[in-house]
Amino acid sequence: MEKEVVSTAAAPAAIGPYSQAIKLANLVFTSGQIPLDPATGTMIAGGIEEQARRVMENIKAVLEAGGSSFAKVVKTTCFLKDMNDFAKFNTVYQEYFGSDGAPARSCVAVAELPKGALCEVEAIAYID
Ligand SMILES: C=C(N)C(=O)O
Repeated sequence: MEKEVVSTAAAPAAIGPYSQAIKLANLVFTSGQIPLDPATGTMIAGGIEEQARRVMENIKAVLEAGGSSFAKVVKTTCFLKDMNDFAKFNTVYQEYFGSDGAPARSCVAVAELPKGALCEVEAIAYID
């Protein structure tokens, strides 16, 4: 079995030694996305809602580059800088996944995220 690197200009370039995603068989494993503008590689302006939306758009672009989509996500991991942002983050997250049949998820607060981000999301999805 061969792994395949996923790379797209529609999502931010990696800021460290990782790939945007890796495909293995019919699965896509995305790296964590932070709210970087894909065009500039810089952090977007705004609070948790704007950042969450940018993160989800970045994840969408990586999934699509890997031949998958939000509809095929089975698991996400969400990292928040501040658990007080949980409700606002969930509101944006739900716009993308809905609540019926939403993927399995873990959501944790962490001490710090790269580039001072307020949130980061990674996903595992299938391809059919
Ligand atoms: C942004 C990342 N996914 C990282 O630094 O690993």
